[in-house]
Amino acid sequence: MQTPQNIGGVLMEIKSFGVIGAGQMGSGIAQVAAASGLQVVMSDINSDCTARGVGIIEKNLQRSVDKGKLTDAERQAILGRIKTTTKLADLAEVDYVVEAAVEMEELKFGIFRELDTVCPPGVILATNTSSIPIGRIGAQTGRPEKVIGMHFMNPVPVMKLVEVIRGLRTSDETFSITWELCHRFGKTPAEANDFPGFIANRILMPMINEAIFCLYQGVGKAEDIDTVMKLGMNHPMGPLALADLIGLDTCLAIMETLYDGFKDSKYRPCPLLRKYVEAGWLGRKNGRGFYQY
Ligand SMILES: CC(=O)CC(=O)SCCNC(=O)CCNC(=O)[C@H](O)C(C)(C)COP(=O)(O)OP(=O)(O)OC[C@H]1O[C@@H](n2cnc3c(N)ncnc32)[C@H](O)[C@@H]1OP(=O)(O)O
Ligand SMILES: NC(=O)C1=CN([C@@H]2O[C@H](COP(=O)(O)OP(=O)(O)OC[C@H]3O[C@@H](n4cnc5c(N)ncnc54)[C@H](OP(=O)(O)O)[C@@H]3O)[C@@H](O)[C@H]2O)C=CC1
Repeated sequence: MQTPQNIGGVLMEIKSFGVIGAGQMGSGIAQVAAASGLQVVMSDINSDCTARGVGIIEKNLQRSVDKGKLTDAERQAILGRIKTTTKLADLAEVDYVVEAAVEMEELKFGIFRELDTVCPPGVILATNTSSIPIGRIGAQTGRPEKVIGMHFMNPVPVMKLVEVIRGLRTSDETFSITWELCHRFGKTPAEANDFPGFIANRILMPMINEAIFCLYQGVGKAEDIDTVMKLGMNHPMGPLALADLIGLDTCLAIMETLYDGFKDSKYRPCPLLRKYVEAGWLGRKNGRGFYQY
């Protein structure tokens, strides 16, 4: 990928970074951004959520200290670069923003409309959406050329990949800056074009959905389905355990976006997935999904 010569200079000017949503993804993104030396402002709807996000980061960093991979001073320095807020207006000062709120289209649209009024016109507004087309989100703003997908993988501090997605109107400059920012975070970017689910979830989520169909139709028990994929295909986790890690609400939202976007029945969400989400079984994040935590 060709990087325009001025990108290095623009990148150096990015010193502060805003993250919206302090959940499992937002907290992970805030952690890697702060670890790369950026000043981070992490926002969520209330202080319980921001405190929970900071708690996740503290626990992750402490684990690295305990393993001798980070010094206590480095841990303190990273935490010292992270501020929290419950007001989107506090993102007015940051140089780059990533949105990682819940996977709901209307909610993300509202956030982007507000960000467009809060952030100076030159600021790139990225989204960590798992599946919602970037062009649709960009169209909510007066700066679609500065809207891009920056899709981290879970758990963010561990996974090397960031899928970078261009909307139809995303500029080359926005793309190059985002691409280089991934390197600065110690990640490897891969480029995807703007279709529902992009590359990662176009491939991963139908596999997870099919595993749920196997459970639903009694082809196998949860443990056996996961064992087949772990030991038979060398996947680090079975698909049902992975669904629990991702969040069953997020898995359902992604399947709905694929199904609505392509109007192809192969993407229909398994009724069992819907039933679990409706019953409030969301996976690891609230203690019950295909497994109990
Ligand atoms: C839905 C989307 O839009 C996109 C997505 O993200 S899809 C999901 C993509 N993610 C995956 O597929 C994850 C698949 N699973 C795995 O890769 C591994 O099971 C795993 C990395 C999660 C855990 O690995 P493991 O070897 O089983 O466990 P473990 O030895 O405890 O952990 C390995 C390392 O990860 C770290 N780790 C594990 N879970 C972590 C977490 N939640 N947060 C931070 N670090 C974590 C551990 O501390 C450990 O670090 P060190 O190497 O520094 O010691
Ligand atoms: N889970 C995964 O494996 C992956 C998820 N993603 C994507 O990342 C995004 C976040 O997912 P994830 O972190 O798992 O979800 P979580 O549910 O863990 O976190 C989402 C956070 O956003 C908060 N939130 C809700 N509404 C707003 C708002 N208006 N403004 C700011 N924050 C808000 C939620 O608060 P509250 O809890 O009060 O609702 C919660 O703290 C989604 O778009 C998802 O698709 C991308 C890659 C992987």
